Amino acid sequence: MHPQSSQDFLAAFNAASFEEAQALLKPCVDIPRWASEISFARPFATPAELLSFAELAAPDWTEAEIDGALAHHPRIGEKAAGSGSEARMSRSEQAGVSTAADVQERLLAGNRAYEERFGRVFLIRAAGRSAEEILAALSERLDNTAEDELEVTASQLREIAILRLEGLLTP
Ligand SMILES: NC(=O)NC1=NC(=O)NC1=O
Repeated sequence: MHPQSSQDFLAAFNAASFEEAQALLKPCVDIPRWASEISFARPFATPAELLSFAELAAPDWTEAEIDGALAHHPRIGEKAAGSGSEARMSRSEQAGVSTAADVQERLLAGNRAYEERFGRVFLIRAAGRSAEEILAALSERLDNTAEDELEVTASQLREIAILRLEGLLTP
């Protein structure tokens, strides 16, 4: 099923079985509670209605949900391999990140420092951001407490999920 327009995606999403609807949402973020709440709330009359519901669905993602979803997010600077929609989305989101050797080295060091401190992948909404902006955010966030940083990570994960859902609705 490859809908060609936002109405197509919306129509297909509304008409899908519960399981299919959840599967359609999975590339946005792999948090079943989020996908279930949205799938239960169908039908949506407009793309905007679906997006605003999705922004608020399944509030307060747990650390376990976040870490489960992060398994699907390549590090910043790593080009996602594979042909799936998640890998394709990740590659386009990271398209603005320079692949220059010096930038890649700084990203590698930053990701490593972040992972040593917080025990999970550094996650940021990469779309529209340059490597310099991402590196600046990374170093700032290294000073966060673990608790604050989990909140920041959750908000970035949700932002990416909504951007991906928008992308599905407006291919
Ligand atoms: N580690 C990451 O932040 N990964 C990503 N950020 C995005 O916006 N897309 C990704 O794959």
